[in-house]
Amino acid sequence: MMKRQLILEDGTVFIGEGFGSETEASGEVVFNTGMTGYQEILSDPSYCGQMVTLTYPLIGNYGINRDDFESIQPSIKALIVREATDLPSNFRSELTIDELLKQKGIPGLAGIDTRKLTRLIRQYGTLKGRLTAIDQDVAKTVESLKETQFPTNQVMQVSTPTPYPSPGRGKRVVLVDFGMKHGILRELNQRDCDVVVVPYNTSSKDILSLHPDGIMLSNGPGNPKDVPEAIEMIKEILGVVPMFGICLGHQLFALACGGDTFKLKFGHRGSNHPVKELSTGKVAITAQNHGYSVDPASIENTVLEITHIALNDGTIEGLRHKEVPAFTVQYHPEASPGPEDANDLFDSFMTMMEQSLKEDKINA
Ligand SMILES: NC(=O)CC[C@H](N)C(=O)O
Repeated sequence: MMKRQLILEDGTVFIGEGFGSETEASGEVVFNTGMTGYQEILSDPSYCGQMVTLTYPLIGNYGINRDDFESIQPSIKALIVREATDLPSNFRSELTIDELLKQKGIPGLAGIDTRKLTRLIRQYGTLKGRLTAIDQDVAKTVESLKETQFPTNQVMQVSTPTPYPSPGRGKRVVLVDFGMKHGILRELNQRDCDVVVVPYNTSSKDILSLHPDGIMLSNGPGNPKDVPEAIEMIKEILGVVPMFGICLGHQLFALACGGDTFKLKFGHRGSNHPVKELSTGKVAITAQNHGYSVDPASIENTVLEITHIALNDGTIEGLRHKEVPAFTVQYHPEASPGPEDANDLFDSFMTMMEQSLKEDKINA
């Protein structure tokens, strides 16, 4: 294996062994604390532009299989691990993690102290980094990293360029793809929804011309403020058709309703984040992956109500519109990877569509 280095903008250098592709990569370095689920994590489009380090020390144990991808083309910039195994053991395994990353052109770094890296990110906040050859000059790289402005068009990079159907016989749902995890589509299809997946910048007029029973706003990468066209679309659709949003979809919904978002110091990324539902006091263990959050002060004078909070840091995890059928969550009810405690939110969305159809009939 070839020695490679991870250089951070604060000048810290981690030297380890390269695996996967030998390309150079720069991005925001973030950590995920899940003990399993590396295949879903590396293929979650919300990580577009980011270099992900996993705190669980042994990665690749159960290999890579056909079924657990959350997108066709993974968009993480790099994967940073303590140890990447060459000897996976699982009946579903088809590839090693090294083979997958080589196939997809994604570089990996193994053999570094991922605990030290994670503690650094927790202390300083998310850092810019570059994974590069061992002979690259550190001082020059740090200087260039400090000046680097990463692109702000991640959603455009991962959203579908054209609409496509995922047919069913039930409710018609327009799923706006900001970098959708396959898990969301899987949940809707399981409920027999007749789904049309549309690009992130589809207008409200084009969405409504599909005669949807409900609109689903997907997860996605980057800052929600980088997608102003979606915020406008949401404003125009609110109250016309029931709406359910996840993660980036939740943040865009908050912005459309007059709220504000801010960047968290190091984000929430893992598979065991406790979330409390305020109306019942019930706690769900949830999968999370986000770097931004909705500012509680900003929603005080809006039509929104906080429905869920994170028990680790008290940040907002769920919102509901007080006047029209629309609710959103910051976490991932589709799991993939992680617990399915919050899976029933998809059933709540189904019920909301059902009720709205009944009311339409009564008012007709
Ligand atoms: N998973 C997501 O949709 C993430 C939303 C947003 N990109 C964030 O980091 O907060």
